[in-house]
Amino acid sequence: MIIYYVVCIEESGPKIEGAEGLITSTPAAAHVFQEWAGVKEFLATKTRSTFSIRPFSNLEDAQIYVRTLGYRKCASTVVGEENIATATLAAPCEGSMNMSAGWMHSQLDNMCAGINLDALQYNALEEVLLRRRNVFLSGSGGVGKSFVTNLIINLLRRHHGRAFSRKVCITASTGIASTHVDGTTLHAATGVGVPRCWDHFGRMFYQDKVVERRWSRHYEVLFVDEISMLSGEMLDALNRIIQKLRRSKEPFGGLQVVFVGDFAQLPPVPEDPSYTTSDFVRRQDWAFEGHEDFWHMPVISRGALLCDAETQGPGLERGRVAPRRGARQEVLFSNRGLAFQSDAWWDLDMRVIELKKVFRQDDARFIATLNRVRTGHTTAEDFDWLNQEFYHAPLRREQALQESERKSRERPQLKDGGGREEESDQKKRKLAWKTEGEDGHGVSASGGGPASTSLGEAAQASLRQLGSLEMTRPAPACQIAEEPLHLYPVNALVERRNRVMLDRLPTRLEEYEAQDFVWHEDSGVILRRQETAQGYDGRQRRDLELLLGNHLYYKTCLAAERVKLKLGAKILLLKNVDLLGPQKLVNGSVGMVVEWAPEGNPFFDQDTSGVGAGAAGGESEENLREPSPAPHAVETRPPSSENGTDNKRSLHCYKERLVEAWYTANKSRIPVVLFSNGRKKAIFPELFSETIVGVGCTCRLQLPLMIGFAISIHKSQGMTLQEALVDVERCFDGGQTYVALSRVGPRAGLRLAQRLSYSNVKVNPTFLLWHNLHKTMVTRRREVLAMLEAEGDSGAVTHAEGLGLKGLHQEAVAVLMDSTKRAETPVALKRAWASLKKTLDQLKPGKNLQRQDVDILHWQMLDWWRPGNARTMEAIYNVRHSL
Ligand SMILES: Nc1ncnc2c1ncn2[C@@H]1O[C@H](COP(=O)(O)OP(=O)(O)OP(=O)(O)O)[C@@H](O)[C@H]1O
Repeated sequence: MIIYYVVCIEESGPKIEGAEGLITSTPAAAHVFQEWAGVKEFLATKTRSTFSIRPFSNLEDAQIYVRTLGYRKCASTVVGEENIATATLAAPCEGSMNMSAGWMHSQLDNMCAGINLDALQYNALEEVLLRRRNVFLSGSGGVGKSFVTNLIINLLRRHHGRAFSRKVCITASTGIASTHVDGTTLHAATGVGVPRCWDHFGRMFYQDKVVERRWSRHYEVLFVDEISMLSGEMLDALNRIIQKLRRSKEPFGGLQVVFVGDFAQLPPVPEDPSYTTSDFVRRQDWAFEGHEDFWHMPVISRGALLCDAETQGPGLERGRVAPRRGARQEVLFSNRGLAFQSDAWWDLDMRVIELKKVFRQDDARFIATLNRVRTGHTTAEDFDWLNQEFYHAPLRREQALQESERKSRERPQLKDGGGREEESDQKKRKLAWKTEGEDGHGVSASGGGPASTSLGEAAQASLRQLGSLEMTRPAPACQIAEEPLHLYPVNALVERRNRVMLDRLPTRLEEYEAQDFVWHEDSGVILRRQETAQGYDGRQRRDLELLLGNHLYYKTCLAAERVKLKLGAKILLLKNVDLLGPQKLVNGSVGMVVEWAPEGNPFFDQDTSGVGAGAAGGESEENLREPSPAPHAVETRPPSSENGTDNKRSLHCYKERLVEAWYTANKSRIPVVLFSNGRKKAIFPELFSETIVGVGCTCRLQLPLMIGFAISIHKSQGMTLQEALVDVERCFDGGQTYVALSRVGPRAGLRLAQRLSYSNVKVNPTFLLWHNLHKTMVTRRREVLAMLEAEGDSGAVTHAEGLGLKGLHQEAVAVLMDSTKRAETPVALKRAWASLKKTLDQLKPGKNLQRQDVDILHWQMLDWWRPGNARTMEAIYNVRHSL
């Protein structure tokens, strides 16, 4: 019997089973290895390599194994025993970050025992980790995009160990999205911040050498989550600057790029040039020649003046502002377009993996309807079904009042710090759904303000006021608060509802003040936000000033500067507090403040899950920690340099001192929250920070809680909710309604605040272009593969499987053109060109045709291609090559 060996060589590959150098599964294989001249030769040139040899009893198994290895940058081959002496390796060994399939599988088994990955999810892991491809991971809401991304990131974390943060850059388009993948915003990671003009991207160069070094040398993979909210213009600008930094013409300087998101969801927030540039322009003391009344013009005219080529005046160009005299012109940055409209997107030649299986919802009809809302194909029956299922008109007011009175007698009791308790057990009861009054913002059933005499009554009264009108539908068993979370399209509505609801609670208000700091990475210096960088010199001072000046972070930080809480307040958790336990507490978990931890012991039992009120009251000794030492002021100067490693300590080493400072500033009691999964937990302050790469962090220590009677639909993107009441009346963006409706997992958890109609569902038209384009590309891919397979060319099929869509189609065009005689068809060519130009104009408004546009055209052209219609195909081909 012939034995076949799969020999694989990696440079600096993973340390499989702790071995370096030769790894063999049997002594016989070791012998073979030593005999093999090809490997010996290789050994002589490559010293930092890892080898593995695996024997197989038949060729097919060996070949399958090589395919699953999927290495891009290593050499692997199958050799029969008798050919060992003469065999050579198939590919040169290069590259530095390969992960073996075996290692990945064993880690996966450890990490997600009991979880079955969908085939496409698994494919995404392979493409990113084993084949090291650029990938766009897409799919509708709830298909597990973030879930898979987190898996990939965790595998990379294990693979790289301590080098992880140097090699892998994890980012998202927005702050809240970045918390879902434990990363930072792309703006922060690049050090670009919020750019106002194209020149600001140069910050990546001149800001700091460390940033420059990371981007130019260290990073190997870039993740960007919620790519739909990152503009094409941003992507183009970043691509260009990263290419410069890495001195490479490859897209993103050769970084492996993984984009994650769904273009049907929320698009980037466009910069209104009249607003966003006004500060910048004013700061620069610029004026518009011939338009001295610029600042007195109506907003709309100002916008037009900046954007519209038609109305440009002297000294003004489209998208440019002209300085008063002599100075340079700046190209304004307006955050335009979706990511796939950029040149960079098409250059990346990504593998598009569209996950299909929805995990968030399990109701087939609900999923199908949501899919139609996503693509704008909602039918009249869909609206009927949605309204019938999820919208329930409020009962008449009197009826509601009576019902509310009755319920209030049975409601769960809140335990105040004073220790008064009422008898009912919240978990055992089903509470009824509530909805808002006709004004849409809550009506008090009891009508009046709080007049309670005891806190127990106050709590009851407050709960009575949380909602007013009963819904006709029973609530899910786990529901703990009277009303579900409200999702609103605009912040003003969110704030109003949260304020009103909090004010209505008659319980005592507790306020928590955030502790804001900056931390300098190199020296370990921590400064309070109010301090200055006086006393520091040189670069340290410059860095500290940069960090202290990052006011934007403190304005946009998820955790408020002052958190206000009351007993009975619904809250939203803003951090992942426990990802491991059976009842996870994650960013987005909803709950209600039900009591305060006992005074004088800030380290009151942190986790009271599954324990009764007694334990929650802190009586169980094992639940108590040692009281902390007396809080003292935070050290604001560099730690003593006696120990040289002190400065290298991470920010988290200082957290304890910051926490003490927080307790000094806040005498309020620690809230205990009952979460919707039945878990009760005291919530302590957490560190919120934003990294300025290579410089340090701007940090805020604050309770990771926000009042959660309502949140904006934008904030809810990426969340999985158990229940929500959705108000889409004032939806203004494409995809907003879809995002809102698709947040809720259980069908019984979704409620509509008003009847839905066509006018409520907006779909971004550019997304539809993408959707159709992608569908066509997938079909073509299938057709080309089938065609190659029919021809019996297995080599071509394997080659085609390895290509991205762009590569595949280019190959297909080449193959077809070789086999078809060209015939010039001017009419068809003209017609094709006109249609393509129209589509292109929609995709890239106002842009002159560039090299990359030709590639987009290519896809558009293929849209018209049908196998068998070689003439059209030729016309398209000729258009492409005449450009
Ligand atoms: N293979 C799987 N097995 C079990 N649960 C899964 C699996 N994949 C995803 N999930 C669960 O499905 C839910 C939705 O996943 P996730 O939030 O990652 O979806 P998403 O595609 O990122 O959604 P969105 O686009 O709305 O942000 C989560 O609760 C997640 O834990």
